[in-house]
Amino acid sequence: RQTGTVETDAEKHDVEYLTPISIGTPPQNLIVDFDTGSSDLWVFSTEMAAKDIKGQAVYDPNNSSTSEKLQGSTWQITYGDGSSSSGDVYLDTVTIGNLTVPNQAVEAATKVSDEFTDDANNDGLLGLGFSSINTVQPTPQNTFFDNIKNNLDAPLFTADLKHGAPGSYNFGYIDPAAYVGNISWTPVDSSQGFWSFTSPGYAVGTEAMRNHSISGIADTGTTLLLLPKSVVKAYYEEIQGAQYDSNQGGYVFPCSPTPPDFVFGVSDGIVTVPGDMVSYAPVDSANQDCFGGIQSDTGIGFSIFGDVALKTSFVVFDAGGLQLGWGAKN
Ligand SMILES: O=C(NNC1=NCCC1)c1ccc(Br)cc1
Repeated sequence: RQTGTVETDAEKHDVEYLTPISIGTPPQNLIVDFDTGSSDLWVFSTEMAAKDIKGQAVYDPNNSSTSEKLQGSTWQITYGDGSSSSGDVYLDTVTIGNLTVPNQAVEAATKVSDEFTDDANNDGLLGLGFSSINTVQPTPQNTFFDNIKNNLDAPLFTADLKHGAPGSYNFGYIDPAAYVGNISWTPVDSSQGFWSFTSPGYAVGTEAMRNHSISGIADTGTTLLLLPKSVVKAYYEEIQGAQYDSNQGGYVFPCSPTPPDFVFGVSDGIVTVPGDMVSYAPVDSANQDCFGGIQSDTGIGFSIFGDVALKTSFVVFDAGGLQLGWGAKN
């Protein structure tokens, strides 16, 4: 971000994290949401109806000398928040930083739901989940990471998301300058296509850790930290005036004083979500109530360690060791 530009409300509350990529020849530059909770690389495209495009950059396969249509292939995806998109598929060159995959499946959207049309800043998604849940039919395609991981020094990537500031994704190496102390490692179960792990327990504020396993996924594409109802209830019981607000669809509480920290275990270590990151966003300019960054995972089947949890740490997604590493940020 250049100095002097105004921070948008979305940026103020870390709603999503967007990263530049290049597609095709000559390179077409788009800015997309890197999403460890899904495994499709799809982009706004010239194949969409004009009414569904509101400010986004689009991929034009006809303007790329290296694009090749994957005849007969289609895709359709629906995300956990109900948003969705669909389209057809091209193979083309994709570059992220100094890394290039020559024949990456680029899923060109023909249709997107309103959530995507109304998000002018986001030109698509780049899935960093496991390729087993890629939605391309009849033949599922590999993610960018799967296509490049054997050419990296190590088959891993790291996410260093920040609060109200640009973060970084690195591929193939762990930057020792990005974290302090030891990284806590925990095994990943990739059988559902996600970066799933089980936290052994949690604590509210300075209380003792409670032995309560929490199984969930590390999902950069989900904004909040979605946990079991019992855990969420125990957390908000510690905040004066906190209550479930059906209008807002979640727990709301007075923005001040700062709520207690939320701590969860990762193997032998702990991750602390500072209280000031839990008061996610004011519900309206009038009263001083805040929508909580910790909400219930009811109906999903497991918990989601979204950006509210991930931005506290330097996180290593290690496909070689099938493990997640959580380090304290430098
Ligand atoms: O959709 C998911 N993650 N990514 C994104 N959300 C919104 C746009 C991108 C998601 C993944 C797994 C589970 Br379980 C719940 C939600």
